[in-house]
Amino acid sequence: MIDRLPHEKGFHVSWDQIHRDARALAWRLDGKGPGEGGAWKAVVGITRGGLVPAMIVSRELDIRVVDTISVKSYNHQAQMEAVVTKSPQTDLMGDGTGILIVDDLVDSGKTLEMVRKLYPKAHFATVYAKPSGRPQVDTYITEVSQDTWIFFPWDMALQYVQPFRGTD
Ligand SMILES: O=P(O)(O)OC[C@H]1O[C@H](OP(=O)(O)OP(=O)(O)O)[C@H](O)[C@@H]1O
Ligand code: HPA
Ligand SMILES: [Mg+2]
Repeated sequence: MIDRLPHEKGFHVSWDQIHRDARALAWRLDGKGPGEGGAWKAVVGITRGGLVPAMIVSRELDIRVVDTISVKSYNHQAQMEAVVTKSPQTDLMGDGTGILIVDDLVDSGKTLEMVRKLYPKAHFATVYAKPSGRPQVDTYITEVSQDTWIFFPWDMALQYVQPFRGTD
């Protein structure tokens, strides 16, 4: 995982916003598949962050075949290496033709790069994208700068904040 500490900026995403942005992603992908009438064969979510947008996209596009791929990033002597720890169904995937592979975001692009090697004909879609990862993604909704850390609602909690004008 990339360290969030050196990032200059934070982009805080609420449940409402990820829902809206994932819907926008679905609408952009609607009818763009290689099947009859632009149909997609299946949605594959990259665990874990990709499962939320994968669910929303499959719901919007009425795609009932949904699978998952798990990718773990290991840091060996500062060289990031991504390894698949759970594969989607082999007979479903083939070379990826007609498969919509969904993740919450692309950052360095390492995760998508390794999945793309396995399924070169798949379509890769993320809700958010940073510049370094953009070449790896076919469709995305919102771009943020490389020095921005995206905070997702499943990693956050509501908490008290001091008023702007403090009282003592
Ligand atoms: O483009 P990259 O630099 O590879 O980074 C993007 C990936 O990193 C995050 O997942 P993470 O590996 O932290 O796991 P998680 O989804 O289980 O939280 C995010 O959900 C993407 O999958
Ligand atoms: O900006 C980010 N936010 C959350 N998880 C991430 N994993 C890589 N980059 C990010
Ligand atoms: Mg992830």
